[in-house]
Amino acid sequence: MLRSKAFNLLKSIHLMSGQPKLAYKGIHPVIASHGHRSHRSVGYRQRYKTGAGSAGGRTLSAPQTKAMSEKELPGLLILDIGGTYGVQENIVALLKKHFCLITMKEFLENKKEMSKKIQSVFVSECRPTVDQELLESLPNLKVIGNSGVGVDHLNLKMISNFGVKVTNTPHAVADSTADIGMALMLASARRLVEGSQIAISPHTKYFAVDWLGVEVTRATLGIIGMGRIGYKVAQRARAFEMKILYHNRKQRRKEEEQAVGAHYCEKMEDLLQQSDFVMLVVNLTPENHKMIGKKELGLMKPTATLINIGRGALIDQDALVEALQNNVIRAAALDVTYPEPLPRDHPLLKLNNIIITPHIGTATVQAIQMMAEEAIANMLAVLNGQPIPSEVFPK
Ligand SMILES: O=CC(=O)O
Repeated sequence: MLRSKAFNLLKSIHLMSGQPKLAYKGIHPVIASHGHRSHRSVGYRQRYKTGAGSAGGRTLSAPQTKAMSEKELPGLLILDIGGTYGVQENIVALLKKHFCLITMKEFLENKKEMSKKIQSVFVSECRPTVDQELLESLPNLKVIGNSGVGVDHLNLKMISNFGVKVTNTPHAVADSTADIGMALMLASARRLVEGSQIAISPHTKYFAVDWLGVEVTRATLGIIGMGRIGYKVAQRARAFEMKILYHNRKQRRKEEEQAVGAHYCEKMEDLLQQSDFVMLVVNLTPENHKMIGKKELGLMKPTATLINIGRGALIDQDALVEALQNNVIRAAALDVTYPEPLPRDHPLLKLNNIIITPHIGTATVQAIQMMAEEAIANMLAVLNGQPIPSEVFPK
């Protein structure tokens, strides 16, 4: 999934004078003037490397945006603005520079007219999805721009049967998601949430804990999924002098291995048996659904911690409840569950050897901005008939 030098492709994105500026390393923004106003398009010249080394680069040429008034801009359907599933205001402003935005409410109120205009749909990760009914009512739809890397909420085969492309944002999410993996590992190891509760409790008279944490430094980290995010985790883990093991189901990553001093475990079982921390960093597919179940948990050390920053359904949650209740493993730290949120009476919520965060891997000011930029670049590339930076294909 992840390649090393290409990891550095997307470096930073800034808004200058209210105009988006792509400032990724290796992606040069193309500024298109649009009559009375200067409009910065998400055109770019991007050099892709196919591996951690320098070999295999290819150059993609920039999609150009023609001068257009707001109404002439391609129609983009967004689910909503603000609220739980909505797009944030600053991202709305960014999208508006390139698209004529149509909210779901506007679409439903005036389906006949709006359906002809809509050429793209902007989808936030794991939010209510694009179904057959919607696809049938959008005859001019060309692309679904997913803001996020995981596309398990989209039926890729069905979408492709409508001749619609799907894109995602693997570069933009990598740092923030790797950070949340490290944050969960450290928080669980040092029992930060419990510690915080003691520190802020009105009943606390003096500071003393009757438990101890474990150290991350020099421990063994097993990364399941050495892709773009997994590699970023490994880079961070190096700074903690961790021994890094990894398992990829399909492909060994020799260059990344060497770059971070990681050891490849051909069998996931070996990684599970040896690791102090096991981190799941894979996309959800039909093949890896519940890949960590009773048997796998049983292989882990009783002192080990399971961290999940992929998708909730990678873990058999009933088996995890049992393992945590019976101290088969030390603890779990999950940024993702199935479903999200868990029902309030779910047994996982009653345990004290678990940390659960509400799927906040990419919930940073920077990541949200970069994801929107990457999604815009993808969608414009499709609409302009240019090479698409990050297209996702049905298996
Ligand atoms: O969950 C986050 C993503 O899919 O990018």
